[in-house]
Amino acid sequence: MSIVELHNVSRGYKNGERTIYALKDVSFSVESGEFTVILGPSGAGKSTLLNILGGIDRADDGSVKVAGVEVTALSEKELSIYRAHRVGFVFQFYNLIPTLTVQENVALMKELKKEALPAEEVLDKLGLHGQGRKFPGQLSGGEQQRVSIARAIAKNPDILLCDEPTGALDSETGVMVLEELQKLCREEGKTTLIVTHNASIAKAADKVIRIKNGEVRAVETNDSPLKLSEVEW
Ligand SMILES: Nc1ncnc2c1ncn2[C@@H]1O[C@H](COP(=O)(O)OP(=O)(O)OP(=O)(O)O)[C@@H](O)[C@H]1O
Repeated sequence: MSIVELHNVSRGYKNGERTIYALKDVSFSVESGEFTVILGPSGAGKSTLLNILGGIDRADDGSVKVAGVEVTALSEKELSIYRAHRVGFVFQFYNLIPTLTVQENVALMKELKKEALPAEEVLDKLGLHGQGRKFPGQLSGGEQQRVSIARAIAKNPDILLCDEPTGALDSETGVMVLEELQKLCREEGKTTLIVTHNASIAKAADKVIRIKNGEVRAVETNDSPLKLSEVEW
């Protein structure tokens, strides 16, 4: 079953008289539980695409369906609930609140969605047992990114959207974070979309969406994806 369906999605930005299209007629679908990688050079439109899927930005044209919800038809208030309840976000620079402990950062999700999972439970799942009382600044980059993944999955979202999740990490730590994401996807069937520059990860993905200049150039499905530990980096 497709959990994500995009049809002819466009998003342009006005630059004087001209409109620059970050996305042009983008169409693809993602099946439930797929580990999907969105690859493309800088400026290709990857972040714009993820932001539209996550309800942070709006498409000008086209249809965006996530878990049965037509996102383009939502009011501002509905979009806010959509972001809070259905989407887990992981960003390049973690975006943790530095004055809250690790546990408090994750527990904050209860304010957005009352059914959010207990912070300790998701922190344990991400291998962060016993780290809850620390502040983000007392953790390594890789650990902070695992906290941000714990925060994202605490909401038990329909989709997990990760924008360059390894961009601020050294390659070894980056691979460990990706392994964590792949494990969650495999073990919990969590549909995961990862934006990256790193083409090596393609071999570990169920689906690879290649975009350039705002257009989908290829959608590849991989029948026998490798484990991330088997990928040569
Ligand atoms: N708010 C905005 N206003 C004007 N132009 C924008 C805006 N956001 C994005 N763009 C333009 O849209 C295009 C796609 O940007 P986007 O950030 O989606 O690319 P990207 O593939 O994520 O790039 P990177 O890998 O460098 O982050 C770029 O040309 C960018 O300058």
